[in-house]
Amino acid sequence: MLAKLYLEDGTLFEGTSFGGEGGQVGEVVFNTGITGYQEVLSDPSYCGQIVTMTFPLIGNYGITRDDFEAVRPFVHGFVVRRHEEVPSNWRAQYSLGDLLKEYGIVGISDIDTRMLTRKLRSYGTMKGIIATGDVRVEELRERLLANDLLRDQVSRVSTKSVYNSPGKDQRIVLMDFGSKSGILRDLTRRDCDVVVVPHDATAEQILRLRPDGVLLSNGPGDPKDVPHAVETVKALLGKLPIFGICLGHQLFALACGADTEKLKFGHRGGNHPVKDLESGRCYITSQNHGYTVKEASLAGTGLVKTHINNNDGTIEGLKHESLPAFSVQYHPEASPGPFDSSYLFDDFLTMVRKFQSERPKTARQTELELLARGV
Ligand SMILES: NC(=O)CC[C@H](N)C(=O)O
Repeated sequence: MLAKLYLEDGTLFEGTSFGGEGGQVGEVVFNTGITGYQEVLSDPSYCGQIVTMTFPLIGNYGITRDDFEAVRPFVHGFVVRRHEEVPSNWRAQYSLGDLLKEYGIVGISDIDTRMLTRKLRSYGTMKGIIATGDVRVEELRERLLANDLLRDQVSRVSTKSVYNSPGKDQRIVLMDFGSKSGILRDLTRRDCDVVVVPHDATAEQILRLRPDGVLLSNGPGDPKDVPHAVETVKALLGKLPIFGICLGHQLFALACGADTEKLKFGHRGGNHPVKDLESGRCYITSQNHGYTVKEASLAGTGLVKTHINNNDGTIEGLKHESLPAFSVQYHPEASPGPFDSSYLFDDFLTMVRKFQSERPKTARQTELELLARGV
């Protein structure tokens, strides 16, 4: 069956449908990963986006449930050069086309993804509509104009209730803004007792769980769409060690008084070079973001830039100069992508231990000071 992709600048792509039927509007973005299409499709941070893969052969290793980053995919459409219908992989349980059909997500193949990507690089990410069947261009244009891009996607993908992933070591509250499973995997691998809370959990609710640290997850959309989460992070700063990942990094920056802005076409792929400004080392990182923290907004916030992207110099890591809190714009949990940055989870847990060992001392000092003042 015929399928079409129509962009807001008037470009029309015609290809072959290989997924669900119907049509959806979304922000058209590109990912440069050579592998990892399952993790991309199931990463909740892509909620509301139509994703095109720049690698030309997609679907060849099929779909394996264990490689998912969430229970279900949230993308609004999937665009590829060539879709391989018959997977060749002993782990595969079914095909990419079957997955898209199951969730009613339109997939389109036989598209000049190089041309599409060059357009997105030149003009920035665009609103687009993907639809199956021989729909007239006028109708596509009308539907594109009649439908806004999603806002506040976090509330769609975040958990609705608190749940526990038990472990015997530190208790970490994971604020779920659309968390990838990889983050939970990395914490449980380190025997953390993880309590996952929804995006709108308050600081009091979190503190009542008596955690040793808080991890702010990745998530879709504009960080300014979740002001309540910024308030929560603000209230937790200094009370508990905090580690922010991607959207979590942006929320941490906003909570400290910095600002965020949209990038022209974002960073999505498995090989973004990031420089650690302290050690001078370069790490190859997995990324998926369209927003960034504004460099000029850091002044007076207490935030220190720790990492930058070697391609465009944008901020990739921050830490607070005096409070136990740091964040990265990329994905230390990989999934997909290199594991080079998984040490950041160890750094976080070291920070948590240090905070614990220093906390009684601080409390005792306060007691002694009060005694000395005769209070
Ligand atoms: N993966 C993420 O957490 C993405 C963060 C945010 N939605 C952005 O696009 O910048």
